[in-house]
Amino acid sequence: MSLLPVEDALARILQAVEPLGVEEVPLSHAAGRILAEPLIAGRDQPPADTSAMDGYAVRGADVATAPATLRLIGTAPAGHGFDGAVGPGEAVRIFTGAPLPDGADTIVIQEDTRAEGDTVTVQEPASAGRYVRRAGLDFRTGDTLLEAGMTLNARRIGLAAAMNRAVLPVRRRPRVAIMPTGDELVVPGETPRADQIVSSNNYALAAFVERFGAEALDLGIVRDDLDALRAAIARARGCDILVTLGGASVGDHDLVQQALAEEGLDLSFWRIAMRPGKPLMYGRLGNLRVLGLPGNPVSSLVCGRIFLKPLMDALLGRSAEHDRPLRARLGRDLGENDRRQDYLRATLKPGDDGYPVATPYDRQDSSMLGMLASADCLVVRTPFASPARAGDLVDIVPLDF
Ligand SMILES: Nc1nc2c(c(=O)[nH]1)N[C@H]1C(S)=C(S)[C@@H](COP(=O)(O)OP(=O)(O)OC[C@H]3O[C@@H](n4cnc5c(N)ncnc54)[C@H](O)[C@@H]3O)O[C@H]1N2
Ligand code: MOO
Ligand SMILES: [Mg+2]
Repeated sequence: MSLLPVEDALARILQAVEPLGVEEVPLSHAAGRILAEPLIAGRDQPPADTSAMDGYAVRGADVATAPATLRLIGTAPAGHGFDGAVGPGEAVRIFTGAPLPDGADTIVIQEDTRAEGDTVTVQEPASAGRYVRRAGLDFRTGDTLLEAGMTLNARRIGLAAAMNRAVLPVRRRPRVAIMPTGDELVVPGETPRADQIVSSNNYALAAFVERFGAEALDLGIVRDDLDALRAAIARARGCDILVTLGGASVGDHDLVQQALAEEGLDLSFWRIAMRPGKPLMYGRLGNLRVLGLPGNPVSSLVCGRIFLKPLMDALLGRSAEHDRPLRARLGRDLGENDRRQDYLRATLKPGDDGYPVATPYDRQDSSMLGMLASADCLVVRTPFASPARAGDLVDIVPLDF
């Protein structure tokens, strides 16, 4: 039986994916969303020359030498600019954030002065232009400050607010229906019989989907029964992606693909050269993209990371700004690999030459969620890789979810 290589599977999934539509969100709901258009400054920041300190606005020529006694002609707190102009021998009391009065070009900090009645004596010489923030220091009208495809985070939301943008254009979040399947499954909190399993995959995948900026719709446990599966598939219509969990292999009770076929699935591929994740399936039901993940909990999540995340990213128009390839040094020897690309659960420790050290666990069974939860990364082993030695450089995928 031939198995599709991982890269080919990913290419087929990502073929002709266009970003979803644009919607507007207020700043308070923008965290984690993907910017749909570049944000261009429509103003200068700061809008005028402003004082960076509490002190006195003066003419630089008057304070080149000290002491210098100047006449106080007014006050400029932040938000209240001084209307007049500072002439030779004059000073305005000023506070951090206030606009620089006309005529003044320098701020003397108050620690370097002594005020007496309507005069102030500058006790230390100051260089012209000191402690003045020039208009446009931060950004200027017409500057492109944020690019389409960027993920909005605290820093970027702050910048957008400073640009005077109350609402931001973002991509609609993909709606991802999650369909756990299996006669053996019970929801967490029940008392399972000895032949039952607590369903974990749907909760893991829902958290995963939300973590990467999409919206999860858990369809609830579906029995290994064609009618039940078809009814659940029908409930996913209107979503962007349907992720089925389990029932993907060749067993008599693995009926997911048959149910999808009866609903009209246009199958793209089934079975890939990957471990974990061999029985992965992908196809389309009209506009609904259907990703069939294997039921083993580690397989579901690892395949989610390798295939579902890039698909969600493409629908979100997310730029690859943080997706640089990561490498580490192997913490132990590995034998040669077979025809499946392997994703080994591994711990990461700091190394002594700039690369971290990734040490794969001895056991790699795709049912072992405990190990996945404590791992830091996946070590990628290409098909038919020759034996590797401790210290060799390997590609890793961070487990940041
Ligand atoms: N004869 C063959 N058997 C199997 C093959 C094969 O090539 N030939 N492939 C194996 C591989 S690899 C995988 S992976 C699994 C995939 O199985 P399915 O996708 O059909 O998944 P199930 O049979 O439904 O379940 C597998 C396993 O996972 C547990 N499971 C399922 N759903 C959940 C859930 N929501 N939460 C927690 N655990 C879940 C289930 O109880 C099973 O233990 O097939 C191999 N077999
Ligand atoms: O590919 Mo399965 O995912 O080995 O366990
Ligand atoms: Mg099965």
